[in-house]
Amino acid sequence: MSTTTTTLSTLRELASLITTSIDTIEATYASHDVDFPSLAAHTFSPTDPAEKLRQDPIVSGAILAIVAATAQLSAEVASPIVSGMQASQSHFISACLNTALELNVVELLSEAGPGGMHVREIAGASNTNPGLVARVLRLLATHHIFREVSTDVFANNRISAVFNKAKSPRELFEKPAQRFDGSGSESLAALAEHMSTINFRSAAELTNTVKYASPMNGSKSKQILPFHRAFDTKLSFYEWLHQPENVLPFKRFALAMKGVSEMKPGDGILEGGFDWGSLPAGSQIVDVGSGNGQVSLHIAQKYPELRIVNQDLASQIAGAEKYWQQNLPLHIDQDLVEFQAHDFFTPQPVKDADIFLLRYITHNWQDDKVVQILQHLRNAAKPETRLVLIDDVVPGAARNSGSESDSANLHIRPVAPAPLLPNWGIAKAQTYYTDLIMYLLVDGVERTVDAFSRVLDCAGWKLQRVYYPSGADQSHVVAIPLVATSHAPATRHLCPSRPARPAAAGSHPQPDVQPRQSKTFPAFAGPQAPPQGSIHLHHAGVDLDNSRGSGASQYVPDGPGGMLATDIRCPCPPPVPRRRRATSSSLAPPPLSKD
Ligand SMILES: C[S@@+](CC[C@H](N)C(=O)[O-])C[C@H]1O[C@@H](n2cnc3c(N)ncnc32)[C@H](O)[C@@H]1O
Repeated sequence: MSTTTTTLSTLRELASLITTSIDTIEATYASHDVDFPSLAAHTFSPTDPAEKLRQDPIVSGAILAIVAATAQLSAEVASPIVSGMQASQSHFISACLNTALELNVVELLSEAGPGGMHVREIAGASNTNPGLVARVLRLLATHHIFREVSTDVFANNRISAVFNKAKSPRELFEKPAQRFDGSGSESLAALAEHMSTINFRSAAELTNTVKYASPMNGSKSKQILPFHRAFDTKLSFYEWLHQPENVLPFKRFALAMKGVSEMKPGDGILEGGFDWGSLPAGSQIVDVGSGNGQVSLHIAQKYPELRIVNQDLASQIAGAEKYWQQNLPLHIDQDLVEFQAHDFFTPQPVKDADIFLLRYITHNWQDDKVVQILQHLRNAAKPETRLVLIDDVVPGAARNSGSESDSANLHIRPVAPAPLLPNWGIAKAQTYYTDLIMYLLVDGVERTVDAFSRVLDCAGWKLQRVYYPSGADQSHVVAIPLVATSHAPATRHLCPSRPARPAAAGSHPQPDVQPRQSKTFPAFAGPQAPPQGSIHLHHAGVDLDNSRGSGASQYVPDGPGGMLATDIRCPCPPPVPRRRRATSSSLAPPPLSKD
């Protein structure tokens, strides 16, 4: 078959997937006697029945297929030059969106209604330049955010309306610093502003930071993050947020996090994942780093016979108690829930837990810190205790990504049908955005199954199963205590940033944690890269052979077969020894102050 025939058959398969998915949506909406929401609608409400029906598993599956297939179809048919150039300019969407949000365009257009408003009036409200505002809004309208009703007249559409701060334009212009004080209905606007300011500026520093990152995960020399460079600070992101001059970003971030939990509500953990209903009555769940305890509250609402301990820092835990008082006071009255101030980097006080539950904790920390947290839990665990980590689990973009997809049937991730990318392409790209956001701001990481397996193993836990609840991007990674034997200690101390202990006779071999000296540029070590050195583990059916250390890294000509991330040679010149400034500015890591 010629290449043309193959490509055309791929196009037809994608088109057919789109058509059948539209049929599915049409049938479901017809059976509910509801019209599919129109993009042209100038309002958005998540409680609108037409919007709610999007969450129906059949509809959401069809939507996923359409979004993935249309993006892939475009990539297949468009000129690669056009596609590449558009990708290189996508920062303008973020920049224009932030401009529109800070000029309160959504709220102005909300008052104007479906007929829209001329840019003279839009710009007049903030005393800005109408021509510039028109150019910004036109780029957004071209990407289906806002609608140009007639020349220079713009109206909200269903996408722009998502960002309505639910305040009058007058109030917003009079008290701009207070635009994120309020009911919380402005949380998606806060999230978008946070993304298109703090994350946007930090992302611009990604290249500088990646190019000069240490090849060792967890190495101290890589603590200068894109955020530090972008904001010219040595403070951690959270310390920076707490500075008096950053009150607005702080309030905005707090609301933005509320927006995130709205996108991923706590009750999403009840279906299709770890079976909370299988726990006997009276079982104790310790929600470690509980925040306000939203997740355990959903579990307790459905399974009121379970006992809950919420643990968080002293500054946070009172908020959790208040939240439970408001939402499930009965559990408090019946003495079925406790609130403990606890730092998870210190020994775990609850020794008889049935479940240690951690949602959105591990992605905040590099491997060495996660191992510390999990070791404290392991030390407090009974043989029957299970650890449930709820976080995104990052899939590869390749079909048959080896151990990721099939190790002993422990974690069968639903994959998209061919010819779609198995990870659903941009329809599920949020996991990869979040992964990089975690890096930009706090040196965190969303892990692959193998990366989870590795930190669990280091901390004395054994990966038992990974659940991928349908419709939720919150995977459940379940582990049981590794049992120490005379041949292998339960905790193996394999982490790259931990000092290697000399191997005792008969003990598990200890890794050489230092990278070997190499004349080639050290292997790329992204957040998912395995520890350097020569480690061979076979665990849970996953071959974690890491003997391809930097010393073994070979040049692999790129081509259809591709290169392994761990074998990619950095195109930069060979590195100068770390911690010594090179004289040539092109070789030196950029200083923290702007370069
Ligand atoms: C992203 S939030 C997740 C909250 C909650 N698990 C959820 O899913 O809604 C991270 C939580 O970890 C808590 N945290 C951070 N450092 C901690 C520490 N050293 N000990 C205990 N909790 C900590 C924070 O206060 C915050 O509530």
